[in-house]
Amino acid sequence: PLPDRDRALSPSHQQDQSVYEERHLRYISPLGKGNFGSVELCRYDPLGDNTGELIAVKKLQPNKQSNLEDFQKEINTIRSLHCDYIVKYRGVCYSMGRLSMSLVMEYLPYGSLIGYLEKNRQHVNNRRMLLFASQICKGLEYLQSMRYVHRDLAARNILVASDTLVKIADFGLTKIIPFDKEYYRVTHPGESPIFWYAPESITESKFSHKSDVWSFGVVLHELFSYCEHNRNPKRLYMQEIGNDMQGLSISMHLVDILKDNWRLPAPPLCPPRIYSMMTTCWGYRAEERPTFSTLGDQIETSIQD
Ligand SMILES: N#CCCn1cc(-c2nc(Nc3ccc(C4CCNCC4)cc3)nc3c2CCN3)cn1
Repeated sequence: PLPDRDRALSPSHQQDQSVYEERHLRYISPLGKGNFGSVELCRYDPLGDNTGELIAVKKLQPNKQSNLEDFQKEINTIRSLHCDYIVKYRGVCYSMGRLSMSLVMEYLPYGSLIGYLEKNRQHVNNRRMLLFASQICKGLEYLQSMRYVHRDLAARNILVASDTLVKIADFGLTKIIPFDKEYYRVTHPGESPIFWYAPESITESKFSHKSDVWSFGVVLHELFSYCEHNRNPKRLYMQEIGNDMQGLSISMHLVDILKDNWRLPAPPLCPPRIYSMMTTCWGYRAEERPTFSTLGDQIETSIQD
């Protein structure tokens, strides 16, 4: 086999690298917080001359045993996904000193959709939004073909690779649907992003491809709201709920207004056809909601017009 120095040089080694040595990892800056951990920008620089590649490294939150198991599941999940619209796994980095491990992924330079849209609002038009929506939809169709439910779809978990490419990230809550069932029931909801959740996920902790469809509708709403922070789903729902607080838990209030057919309002300037697409994703009963392939076709049709 090639000596270490030359191995580091060969392009194939660079690409299918799967174990990163901590001694060559150069910390650069924080990138964000995900489920169970934080993500940092690092340079993997085995030659020590700053020519190494930039990578995104997700570190596990310190010493919470249960999280290590979940973290290993997250690593196995992302390692099994090969799709242009899903953030790429690069490898793992073991730090024996702390008996912990980190997940190494491709670095997406433009960050999450939220920051990108807030910053680049003026030159992202509806066509570009529809391109992003169709890419997210294709990524979700792929996930569904692998029997995965993401369970944490939100603009904060969509990353921007370039002005014309976005990818789905953060598989910390992703579960595989058992072969003999249509849904996954979670035992420990944890701190759930209920404002992106379908009603059955809130009331029965049931998650399915159709609950991912509901969340995709909320991501469409964020997208066509340019991720404006004063129009984010949580704020819009709390404004509606706030008006009739009666001591019930927030999630029960949320389910009540959804039962009364209240839905997130159309974002300003949102094309009517796109808003109606969102509202089909928000069918109260899971079977009323479209599939990702139907949604994909509708988005492609809108792009042609
Ligand atoms: N998903 C999820 C939640 C967890 N999370 C994942 C990442 C992540 N970020 C990037 N890239 C990235 C992130 C931020 C910026 C800037 C934005 C302006 N302000 C300063 C920071 C720039 C580029 N690339 C990644 C990842 C994972 C794989 N590749 C960040 N948080």
